[in-house]
Order: sequence, then C-alpha cells, then structure tokens
Amino acid sequence: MDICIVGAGYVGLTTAALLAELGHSIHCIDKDISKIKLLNEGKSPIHEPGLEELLRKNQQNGKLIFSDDREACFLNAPILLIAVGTPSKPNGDTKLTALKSVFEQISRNISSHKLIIIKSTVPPSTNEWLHQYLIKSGVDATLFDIVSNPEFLREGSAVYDSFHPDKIVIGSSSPSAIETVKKIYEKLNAPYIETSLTGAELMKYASNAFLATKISFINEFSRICDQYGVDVNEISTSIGMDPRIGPHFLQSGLGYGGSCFPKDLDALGYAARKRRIKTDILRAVKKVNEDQVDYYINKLDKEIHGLKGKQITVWGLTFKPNTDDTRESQSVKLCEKLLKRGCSVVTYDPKVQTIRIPIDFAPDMYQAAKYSHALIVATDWQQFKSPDWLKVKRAMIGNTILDGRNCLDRNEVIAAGLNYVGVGRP
Ligand SMILES: NC(=O)C1=CN([C@@H]2O[C@H](COP(=O)(O)OP(=O)(O)OC[C@H]3O[C@@H](n4cnc5c(N)ncnc54)[C@H](O)[C@@H]3O)[C@@H](O)[C@H]2O)C=CC1
Ligand SMILES: O=C(O)[C@H]1O[C@H](OP(=O)(O)OP(=O)(O)OC[C@H]2O[C@@H](n3ccc(=O)[nH]c3=O)[C@H](O)[C@@H]2O)[C@H](O)[C@@H](O)[C@@H]1O
Repeated sequence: MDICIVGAGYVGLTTAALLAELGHSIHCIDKDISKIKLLNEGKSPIHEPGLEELLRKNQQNGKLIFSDDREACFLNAPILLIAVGTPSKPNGDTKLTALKSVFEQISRNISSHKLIIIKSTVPPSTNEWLHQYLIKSGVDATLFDIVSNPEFLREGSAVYDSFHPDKIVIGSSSPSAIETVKKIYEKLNAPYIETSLTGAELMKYASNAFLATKISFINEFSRICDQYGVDVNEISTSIGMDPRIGPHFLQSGLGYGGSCFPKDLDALGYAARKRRIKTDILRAVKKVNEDQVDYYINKLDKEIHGLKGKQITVWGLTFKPNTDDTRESQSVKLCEKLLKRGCSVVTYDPKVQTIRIPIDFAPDMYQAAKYSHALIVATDWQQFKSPDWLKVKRAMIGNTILDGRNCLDRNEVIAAGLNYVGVGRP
C-alpha cells in the first residue's frame, strides 16, 4: 500500500522503517528540512538501535522515500499516517499546533479519498474534533476516514517493539477503515483491539498512566525499605512473581522521565479536570516522581556531609539507556538541583555531549570521576553497571557511589573500597 507518514521523529521514523520492511511503499515527510537532508544522506537524526540500518536498507530498495514536499504527499497518498509531536502546555493541556497545521494542509489538498491514521498521542475526543474540523473546512465526509491507532513502542527498543507489538489498537467508526488498517499490519503477529476513536485515545493514556503508577509505587516503597533496612529489589522480585502484579516496571530509582509519561499524565489529568473528575492517583504519582530526585540528593548530602563546594560526577544524562533523548530526564533535573545546592557537576553520557545547563562533559566515564567527592549512576546504561571500580576509586577524591537506578552490584562496589549508597538498598 502507498502510505505517507507525516513526522520523522521517534515514532514516525520507526513506523516508516517497519511499514517499508513489511512491503509497503512509504513516503515520509517532515517540516524540518535538516532532518530530511540527513535522512537522504543515509543517516538517522536520532539514536535508536537498528533503526539507521533498516531505514537505509529500505531507502536503497526504493520502498522508503524522505521528502519535505508535504503538499505533494497530501495530494497523492491514499493513506496518511500522522506522527507529529503533541507536547504539553504549562497548564498540562496538550499543544495540538502541529496536528492542526497538518489538518489545515490536508483540508486544502484533498481531492480523493484519504484514510487518516493518527499515531500521535492525543487527549480524549481530539480525533472526533479533527473529524469535525475537516467537515467544517468544507471537506465532504465521504472523502476521508479517521482512525486512531496509538503507538506503544519504547525508546531504546523502538524497532524491536514495533515489530513485536503486544496488541494493535484500532479506533474508528468506519468498518472499512478498520479493515484497511488491519491489512497494513497483517504480517505482524499481534491481536487487534477494535474500539471507538475516543476508546483508542484513552487506552493509550491508561497504559502510560498505569506504568508510571507502578514506578511511583515502587519508588515510594523504596523509601519505606530504606527505613527498615530491606532491599527493595528483593521486594520487586517477590511481588513481580504474582501474575496479578507482573515483574515489569518495578525497578526503583530516580524516577521516570522522557517525552511521554510526564506529558501524558499531565494531559490526562487536565482532560479529567475539564470534566470535573478528581485524579488523586495521578497527582500522587507525579508528586512521588518529583520528590524522588530530592530524596536522592538529601541522602547524598547526609552521606558526604554537605554538598556545597563539592564536585559530583553524574553518569548518564538520557532519560533511559539506549537513546539520545534527554527530554524530561530525571538525570538532567538531578544535575540542575546539584548546581543549585552549590556543587560542580562533571558528567559523561555515551550519547549526549552538550546540554543547556552549565555542567562539564568528560570524554569518558573514568575521566568524569576524576577529583570528584561522589559519583551518581543516574541512567542505567549497560557500561555503568559493571565498570572497573578500582579505576573509579583511583580517580575520585571521595569514595561515595550513589546508585540512582538500583542497578549496581553492591558487593563489587564495596570490594573496591568504595562506599555504596542506594535508596532501599541496605
Ligand atoms: N517517543 C516515543 O517513544 C513515543 C511517542 N508517542 C507519541 O507520538 C507522537 C510523536 O512523538 P515523537 O516521535 O517522540 O516526536 P518527535 O518530536 O521526535 O517527532 C515529531 C516530528 O514531527 C515533525 N513535525 C511537526 N510538525 C509537523 C508538520 N506540520 N508537518 C510535518 N512534520 C511535522 C517534527 O519536525 C518532528 O520531526 C507524540 O504524540 C508522542 O506522544 C507515542 C508512543 C511512543
Ligand atoms: O508513549 C510513549 O512515549 C511510550 O512511553 C513509555 O516508553 P518510554 O518513555 O520510551 O520508556 P520506558 O521504558 O517506559 O521508560 C520511561 C521512564 O521510566 C523509567 N523506568 C522504567 C521502568 C522501571 O521499572 N522503572 C523506571 O524508573 C525509565 O528509566 C524512564 O525514565 C512506554 O513504556 C511506552 O509503552 C510508550 O509507548
């Protein structure tokens, strides 16, 4: 099938690679000309394992074309898949500027039937609103169908996730549109969930909100474990064995970040408030997450007898490993707070070399530890989990290692003569 993907970000690019690989003819467009230029040079503008190779392979075999000629794509492609960003406003509402601009262009360039698939995460009833928008713009209702088809991939494993989804949610009131979407994905081995437009939107928010709730639950629990000298990792393993709870998203640490959990929780809270629904759980999830960075910093403060004037090493700036994304990263928030408390910060991240705050970047993880009073593992990149701790000890002035992701082998750290500190890790 001929499909035009609008938005060459994490979701748009991964979906473009997936659908081209499944045999479809893909045109992927973006308003950002520099991204398109890079992609046409065979380079991915984002770091996502396996993505660049897959994009290049499908560009070479002619299945995937990148362009910035949006109007031509809107005119020609019978299927439009929209994956533009939907960031938050300060009040928690969602900025739909990109989506509205795409729909404005579609309304001006529609002369044959379009199946419009919305992949972007949007607040409940946005897809209904977009439907009405096209009608009000004078587009005949027979000329288009809208389908809500939310995305559940995770950054860092986006390619794997999109080839192995645990379900494909298809929200629409049009049976023929639903059938076409099923055909697009027919080579994937995943169950379909058919629902309404708004049902699909809410399934996406429920998923992210529940996952964030699990994380904040275990993070709050880690503070209780801290007081009782019990290892929270053992608690996670134990409760995770109960199939009613499940083992995933119970890794305690500095908390969740990224471009989605914080924004989607805010958007859901905002949508609920608009309908006068109180969202006590959502508020508590957010509060625990916000407090978590302070909890770690206060623990470090006690451990090294004051922070002011100390040099702290932070390993990892991305919001999770295997990505170059620092949006809403707890690690970046940690650095900002350390600076405010009078520390100097030296950092190393395998994928980030600059950031908008005044911290120093070292060329490798060991040089980052040089002359520091304490070292914090803030992102659980594989290489930080089992480093040469003796080398770290020789580089540092102090000897405290704060495990911000509860991902280190405590005994290895202690064996090197270092002081292991975690939250909920005796
Ligand atoms: N990043 C993730 O892991 C996931 C994101 N989502 C959702 O998918 C959507 C996209 O997210 P990302 O891919 O992370 O965003 P992104 O910010 O990486 O990419 C969005 C792209 O859309 C382009 N764009 C904006 N306006 C445009 C326009 N009018 N015409 C053409 N291109 C335009 C931007 O230049 C950018 O390249 C969001 O709604 C997000 O919540 C859903 C699941 C996973
Ligand atoms: O809507 C989205 O954008 C996506 O949001 C998340 O994916 P993502 O944000 O890429 O990454 P996650 O693996 O969910 O991690 C999010 C944050 O939670 C933290 N986390 C995760 C798991 C855990 O047990 N503990 C924990 O602190 C991670 O360090 C990270 O900061 C969801 O997992 C995806 O299903 C969803 O599609």
